[in-house]
Amino acid sequence: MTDEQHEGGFRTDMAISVDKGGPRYGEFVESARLFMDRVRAAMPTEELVDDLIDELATINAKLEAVAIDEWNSPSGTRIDLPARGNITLPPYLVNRADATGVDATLRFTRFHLGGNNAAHGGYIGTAFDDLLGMTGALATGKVTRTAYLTVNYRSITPLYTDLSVTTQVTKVDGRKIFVAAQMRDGDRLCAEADGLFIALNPGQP
Ligand SMILES: CCCCCCCCCCCCCC(=O)SCCNC(=O)CCNC(=O)[C@H](O)C(C)(C)COP(=O)(O)OP(=O)(O)OC[C@H]1O[C@@H](n2cnc3c(N)ncnc32)[C@H](O)[C@@H]1OP(=O)(O)O
Repeated sequence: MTDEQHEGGFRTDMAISVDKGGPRYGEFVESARLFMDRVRAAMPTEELVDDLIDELATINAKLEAVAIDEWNSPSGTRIDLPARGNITLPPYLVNRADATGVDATLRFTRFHLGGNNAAHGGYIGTAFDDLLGMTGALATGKVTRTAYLTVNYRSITPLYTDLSVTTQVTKVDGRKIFVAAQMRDGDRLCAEADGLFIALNPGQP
């Protein structure tokens, strides 16, 4: 797909892949995630900061040389990887996904810290938005966009803990897909969400 061939604001198809970026692309993404965690946790010396800036300049130049448009990038399309290989998203694994909803396991790490060992609320919302967008897409077979998303934070969401996220389609009314989701640590409800996703018309920006 070229940059011009997509219709509207999102790709016309999901452009899913399991091979873009090669067999070690997932390891690369996990290394980048670990790096983000390490940066968040670091108290570096001035000398180490100098070293790292130089090393990162080399790495960033290598990545700049292979930058590609969003429609063809492996990031976000590698369905064999946690969160489709998209480092913007908290890493989750999908255990079940069909037209009625999705079950996923999600683990927040140091990068997602809000405070006092708890996940940042914005990352909880990000996880809900993506998994509910996936729910809308699977319910309709179309690309859907968030019209609203309400998150209620019910109890502390811990880091480094396998959390379960469950989503449901509650109602479909034409292009409107009403959805709900819960995030749990074992039996404990950490957060819940409800949202409206709109199936985009062809060519809609
Ligand atoms: C297996 C692999 C799968 C891969 C899956 C990949 C998953 C990827 C997941 C990624 C996920 C990432 C997801 C993201 O992050 S999406 C990014 C965040 N969202 C946005 O940027 C959306 C911005 N807004 C818009 O683009 C438009 O407003 C939209 C498209 C939402 C609607 O504008 P549009 O011109 O199209 O439609 P319309 O205005 O005629 O409205 C249509 C109907 O909807 C009703 N309505 C609208 N808004 C609201 C509202 N706020 N409350 C209540 N009702 C509302 C409206 O009254 C009407 O109802 P009715 O009169 O017909 O009854």
